[in-house]
Amino acid sequence: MLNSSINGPETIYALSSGGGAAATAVAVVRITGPESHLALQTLLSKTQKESYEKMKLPEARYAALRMLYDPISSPKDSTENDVDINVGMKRNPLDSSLVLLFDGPKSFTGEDMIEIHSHGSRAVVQGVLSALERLASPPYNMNIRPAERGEFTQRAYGSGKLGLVEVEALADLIVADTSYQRLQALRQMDGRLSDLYEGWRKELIKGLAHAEAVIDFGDDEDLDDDDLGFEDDMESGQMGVWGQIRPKMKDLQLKMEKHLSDAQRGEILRDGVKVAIVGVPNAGKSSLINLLAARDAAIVSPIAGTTRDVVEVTLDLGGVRCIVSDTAGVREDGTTDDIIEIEGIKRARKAAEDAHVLVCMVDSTDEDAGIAAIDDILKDINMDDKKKNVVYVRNKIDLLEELDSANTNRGISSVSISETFEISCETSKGVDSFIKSLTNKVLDRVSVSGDIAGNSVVEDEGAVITRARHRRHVESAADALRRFGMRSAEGYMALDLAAEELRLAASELGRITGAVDVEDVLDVLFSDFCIGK
Ligand SMILES: Nc1nc2c(ncn2[C@@H]2O[C@H](COP(=O)(O)OP(=O)(O)OP(=O)(O)O)[C@@H](O)[C@H]2O)c(=O)[nH]1
Ligand SMILES: [Mg+2]
Repeated sequence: MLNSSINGPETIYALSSGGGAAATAVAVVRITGPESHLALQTLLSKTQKESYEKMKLPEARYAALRMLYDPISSPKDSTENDVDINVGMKRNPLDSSLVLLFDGPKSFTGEDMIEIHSHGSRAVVQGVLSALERLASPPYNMNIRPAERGEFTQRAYGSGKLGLVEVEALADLIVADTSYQRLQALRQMDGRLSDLYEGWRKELIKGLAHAEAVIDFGDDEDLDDDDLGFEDDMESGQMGVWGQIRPKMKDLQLKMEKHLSDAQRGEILRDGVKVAIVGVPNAGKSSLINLLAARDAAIVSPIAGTTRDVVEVTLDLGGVRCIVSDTAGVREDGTTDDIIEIEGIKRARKAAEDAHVLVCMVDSTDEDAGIAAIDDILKDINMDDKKKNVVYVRNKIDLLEELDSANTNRGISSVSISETFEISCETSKGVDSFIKSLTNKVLDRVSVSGDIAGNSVVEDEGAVITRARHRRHVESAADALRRFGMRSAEGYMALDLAAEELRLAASELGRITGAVDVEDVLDVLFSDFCIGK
C-alpha cells in the first residue's frame, strides 16, 4: 500500500489544516516518511552548512517553538563574513512555528513524522510548502514530494495503524456536519464495528477450520454421517464435530440478520434523513421550507405552480443532518398540459417516494382538494412505517375564521396519520411546535430506542452499519450462511460445498475490514487442532 520507490518510501508533505484560501490563525503542515526529520532539520538550520551538521531536533512528542528558515536564500543576504558563500550563507526566516516530532511507529502514519504549526497566512504557508518542495532539488536531493489526497491515511492503513472500517470512519468524521454524524463516526473509529466483523470472521474461520479437518481426516478416523453429527441428535450423544459447527453457524447467521434489520439507521444518519414536503400548488410548501431554512431558499408567490423543480436544503435538525425537499404542487385531478409542470410533478412524486419523513401539506381553506391530491401521492408510496413517518400539516390557519375542529384530524384516507399540525407560515403560528415534532420524527427515524412522544435517543452504543458497502458484504455473508445451513444438512457428500460457503462468508466479512483470509485459515487450523490426536 505504501508508495515505495527504489530508495524506499518517499517522504510526503501537505497542508493538513483547513481554511483553503482564507487565512487562519494557525496552519498545520505535516510531513511523513523516512526523511521527514531531516526535512525539519534543514528548515531549522540558519545556514546550509548547519543543515549538514548534526543538530538537536526537538524531543519526540514535545512541542517546541522554533524559527524556520528558507533553504534557498537570496544572495543579498550574504555578508562578507561568510566563509563559504554557498554553504555559510544566512537564510531568510520563514516563520516562528511550533514544531512536533514523532518517531515511527508511534505516529499517525506509523512512520517518522513532523507537524509544523505555523502562522496561518498564505505567505507563511506558501513559504513553508515551497521550502519543502526545494528539498527535492540539489543540493539536498531528498526523496520528498507533495502528498496525494488521503495519502497520510493510506500510509496509516498500510502500516496497520488503521483498519479499513476505521479509515472510512475517519473520512466520515472529517466531513461530519452534525453532532450525531460526528458521534457515529467516532463510535466507528473506536473499532467497535470492525471488532464485531472481525469477531464474526474469526468464528467463521474456526468453523471452516473444523469443517476442513472433517473433510481431510473424517475418512481416516472412520467417521460416518452419524458421528459427524448429521443426525443432529443431541440426546443420543452422537453430536460430532460437524454437528457442533452447524448450530454455531446458524447462530452467527441470525446475528447477521439482526444486524441487517436496522431500517438502515446508520446509513441514513450518515447520509442525511430525507424529508419531503408535498401538497397541492399554493398550499405554502415553499413558505414552509423557507421558514425551516431561515432563508429564502425557494420562490414564494401567489401564482399556483411556482415551484417547478425540487428545491433541496440541508439542515441540522436536533443534531441530525436532514435534506429537506420542497416540491412542485401536485394537482388534485392530476391533469395539466404544461410539460414543465408534468415533469415537476413526476419529480415531486419521486421525492415523496425517496423520503424517510413525508410532510403532507394542505391549504386549510380548501382542505378537500388538498387531501385528494395527497391521497393520490400516498397510495403509490411504499415507505417504512408510513403511519409514523407521514405528517399532516394544515397551513394558512390565519385565514380561517376559527379553527374548524370538525375538520381537524380528519386526516388522509389512505394512511391513518398520527399527527396533524395547524400552522400559518404567514404569522408563524404553530410553526415552532411543528418543527419540534418534525425534529423528533427525524431523531426517531435514526434511533434504535425511541418513542413517538419525543424522547428519541440516537443509539449511543453498539455497532451500526453506516455504509452500503458494509451492508452488501454482510448480506452476502448471511446468504452464504443460509446456503451453508442447507448444504451442511445434506450429508458427507456436500461437505466440500458447505465448507466453501463458510469460506465465502468469511471472505465477505474480510473484505469489510480489509483483512486477508487464507493465512488465517491455516493459522487456526494448526493452532486449534492437534494433528497428533
Ligand atoms: N395567509 C397565508 N398565506 C400564506 C401562508 N403560507 C403561504 N401563504 C401564501 O400562499 C402563496 C403560495 O405560497 P407558496 O409557499 O409559494 O406555496 P407552494 O405550496 O410552494 O406553491 P407551489 O410552488 O405553486 O406549489 C403565497 O402567496 C404565500 O405568501 C399562510 O400561512 N397564510
Ligand atoms: Mg412552491
